[in-house]
Amino acid sequence: MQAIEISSLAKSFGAQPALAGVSLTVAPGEMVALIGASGSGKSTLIRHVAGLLAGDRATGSVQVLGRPVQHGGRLARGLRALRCEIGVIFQQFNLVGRLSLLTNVLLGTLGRVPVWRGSLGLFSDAEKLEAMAALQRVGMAGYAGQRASTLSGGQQQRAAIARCLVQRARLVLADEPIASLDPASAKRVMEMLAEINREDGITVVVSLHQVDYAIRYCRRVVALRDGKVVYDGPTTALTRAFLHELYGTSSEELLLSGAVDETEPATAPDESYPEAAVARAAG
Ligand SMILES: Nc1ncnc2c1ncn2[C@@H]1O[C@H](COP(=O)(O)OP(=O)(O)OP(=O)(O)O)[C@@H](O)[C@H]1O
Repeated sequence: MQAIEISSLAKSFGAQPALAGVSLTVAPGEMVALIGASGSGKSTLIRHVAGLLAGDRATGSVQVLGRPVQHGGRLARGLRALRCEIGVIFQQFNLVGRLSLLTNVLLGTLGRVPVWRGSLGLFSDAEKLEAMAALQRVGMAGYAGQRASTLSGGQQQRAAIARCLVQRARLVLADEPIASLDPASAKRVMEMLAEINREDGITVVVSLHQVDYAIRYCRRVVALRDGKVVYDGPTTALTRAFLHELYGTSSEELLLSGAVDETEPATAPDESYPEAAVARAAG
């Protein structure tokens, strides 16, 4: 059973094709970076895998954890149960600002507690303990009672990761989770995603503008251009020439660390990944 299986997925908005026949398989436990220039289809692809968007009619299918998400332009029945196993983290607005951080993280239980109890906010002690433990893991336990709107962008993203843990997600789809963060916050968020991948075996697919973060934290990269997969392979085999082609003239600013060599394959992550990568990132 694969974590994700996408077959010939196509999506057009009006006459504009956003996905043009994407086929892709992600194995359980992988951490995959999705890269590509603005408008290449990264968000659209993530939304299709999450079951938030249906593809064009008569073409394409998506399965997650061996169960159908969509087929031939129709979302599968019973998707709610499967969605509970898929954690989604967006670039922003992951939390309900007027609620406390703890309550936000507890919302991750909603898929498995009775609707009446969840809507009344009646969470059990065991659920609160689980939420606190998740906040502890992301280094946010000290903020549990604080309104989510008062937290920084990086703190909010880490809280969204804690909510995925409480949700007991087996797959996390993160759509540009670090795009609006400063480098230190971005590192912490990527470290947390790498940690839940490594320690909890959660499959992670993360779309990134910044190629150096993909190189640092992910072994495998899928690159999109004009809604098509133009590269799917080890991060170590990415070359600067390819990235220039992928991003056009703006590639310099994407290669902030200069980690990608002109001709040689990129050096990180190495065989001891992800420990070494995380240590490097922390250093
Ligand atoms: N709801 C929508 N309505 C119309 N067009 C859309 C919609 N969503 C996406 N598109 C178009 O589909 C294409 C792919 O967009 P998408 O947001 O998936 O790209 P992306 O790679 O995630 O870009 P970015 O890095 O800027 O977020 C773009 O041409 C975009 O304008």
